[in-house]
Amino acid sequence: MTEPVGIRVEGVRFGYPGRPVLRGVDMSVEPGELTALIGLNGCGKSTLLRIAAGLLRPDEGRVLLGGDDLARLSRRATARRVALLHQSAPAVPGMTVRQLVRQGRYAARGPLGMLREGDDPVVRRALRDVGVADWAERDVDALSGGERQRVRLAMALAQDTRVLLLDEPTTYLDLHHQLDVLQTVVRLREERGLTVVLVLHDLAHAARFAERIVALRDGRVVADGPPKEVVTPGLLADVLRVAGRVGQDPEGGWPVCYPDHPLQGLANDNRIH
Ligand SMILES: Nc1ncnc2c1ncn2[C@@H]1O[C@H](COP(=O)(O)OP(=O)(O)OP(=O)(O)O)[C@@H](O)[C@H]1O
Repeated sequence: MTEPVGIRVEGVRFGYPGRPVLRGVDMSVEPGELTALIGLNGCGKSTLLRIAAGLLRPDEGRVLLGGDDLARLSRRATARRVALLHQSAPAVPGMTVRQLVRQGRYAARGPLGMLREGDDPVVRRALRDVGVADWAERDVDALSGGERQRVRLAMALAQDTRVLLLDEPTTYLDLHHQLDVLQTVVRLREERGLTVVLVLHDLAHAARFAERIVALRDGRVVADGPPKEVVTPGLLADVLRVAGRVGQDPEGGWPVCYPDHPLQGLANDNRIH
């Protein structure tokens, strides 16, 4: 197993035209840590992951992967270090699951765009990791939303990077497969020394599976720490705009939330400019 790699986000500011999103984000993820990123819709979680994956350049600040400044790395060098599962992975009509997952190997391609020897085992392993090997020859178009989501995860794993950024990896999944995917991520993190950041809307999952929770609001990090310290009624109110109680799982010890009702005033509070 290779040494895990840490991520440092330093003073990152970013906006889309007319829409400031990140207003000075500092976040440090230790090598091998599993961090959950939480916050309201539109607060900038996906944008932050895209910046950490090198797909967007920050207007200010920088991202370091294992000490390397992303701004100094080529597209291919970045793709060898960090993989992003995002919500809109491309699928060409008629593409099979195996073909889509092979797209995750693009960072390893040689100068002529050919897959190098040894790539297929990585693709096969990625298909197995998320339990989709039996569908390898199926058309991606013919998969359900949840099935496609697992294939997207396999595609990210096929990139075979030490840093994995997962944007809502449990979207579309039934409860069985949500837990299955999260446990798979935990297992792979341990087995392969991965550093993982995942965006989760389900605070129960974040509290149970993550070692660390980072909460975004108004374009800044407003809470950062282990679930037991961070998950409080104040976090529910201030970050997720719900009133609720927080207890503790009697067996696992992790925080358990009992959300009650949405708090008013979201439209104003979520407006950051
Ligand atoms: N390509 C884009 N062009 C312009 N604005 C964008 C673009 N992508 C996102 N935005 C805006 O930037 C803000 C942050 O979006 P982002 O997708 O990062 O939020 P998020 O926290 O991931 O939201 P969600 O929980 O809904 O997925 C939103 O207001 C969104 O409308």
